[in-house]
Amino acid sequence: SSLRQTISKSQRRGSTPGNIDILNSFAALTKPNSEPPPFEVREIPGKGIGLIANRTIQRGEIVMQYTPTLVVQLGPHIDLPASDREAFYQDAVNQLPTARREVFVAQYGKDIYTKIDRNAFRMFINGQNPYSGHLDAFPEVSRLNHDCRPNLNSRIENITHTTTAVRSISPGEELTISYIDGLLPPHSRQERLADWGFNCTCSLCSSPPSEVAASDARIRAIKDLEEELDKAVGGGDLTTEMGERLVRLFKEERLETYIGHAYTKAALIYAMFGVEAKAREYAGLAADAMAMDLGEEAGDVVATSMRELAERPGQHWA
Ligand SMILES: C[S@@+](CC[C@H](N)C(=O)[O-])C[C@H]1O[C@@H](n2cnc3c(N)ncnc32)[C@H](O)[C@@H]1O
Repeated sequence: SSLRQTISKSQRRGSTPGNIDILNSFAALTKPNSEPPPFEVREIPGKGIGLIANRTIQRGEIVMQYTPTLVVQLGPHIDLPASDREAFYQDAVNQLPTARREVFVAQYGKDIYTKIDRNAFRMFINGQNPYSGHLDAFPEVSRLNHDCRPNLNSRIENITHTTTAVRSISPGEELTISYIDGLLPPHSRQERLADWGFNCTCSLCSSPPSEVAASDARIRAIKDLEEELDKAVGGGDLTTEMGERLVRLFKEERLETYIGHAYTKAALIYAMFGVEAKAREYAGLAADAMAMDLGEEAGDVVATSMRELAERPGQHWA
């Protein structure tokens, strides 16, 4: 009960005063969402509700952007007895404006803890600081089901959640994100998703065993090739074909959400060989893919390096 009192006093607003100052200092980056939205909410067999595209969505199009409805600090609450924890979360939910509360409560999950646990996104607001981990509830985003080969990328920048189409999406296709690392082999993906409490019935996991095995083989080939590439950079075995092969494997495996890494490697290899046109082409594709992943303005070292390589190849270190 003393832990509950401490939490109630200092964290009625979901986190410590210092963290709340950090959260309040973040600019919201949202633009108004398209009206009507490019999707409909529908019942999906075996998955509960989900979102279905109602028109063609172009690659790179932002599908939705939201700031969180509720933010709770990770950690302290987990140690509370379940009933105290639920009361604490209920207190937070009661403070929401009515319209937001209704959207929050409509989410999947039997109680508030489950709604947060099964739907919220993790966010670290203050680097590696042990108290920086938070769970952010974005109820509209949480209607997106998981797919091991998703058609949307999802990112949190400052305090804004953005989902972007990573390939062109046809009307009638389900919109999906990945809840886990898509480069894991099938059995590890299933294990992780079982921790979430469901058996994945996505397009890849429900395809015939021969296709699942082919996907597994491609993931192994990607890992082997990446290792081979790392070794080859220092020695004399590097070829531009290795970069092309890596890009091909990511495309064949429909891993568009991660393809920025493959484009980056291909661009650097071409630059090292002095093949300027190809280096520029792949660096441009890498910068474009990373903008979807990290945001246009991201000061990420690799993204900046790719923008520089695309614009001024002669001045790039590679
Ligand atoms: C964040 S919610 C997604 C929206 C949810 N379908 C609903 O009805 O609100 C996550 C839950 O959706 C279901 N789900 C998501 N992706 C799935 C998938 N690939 N296969 C089966 N069930 C899935 C699981 O029940 C999971 O716990």
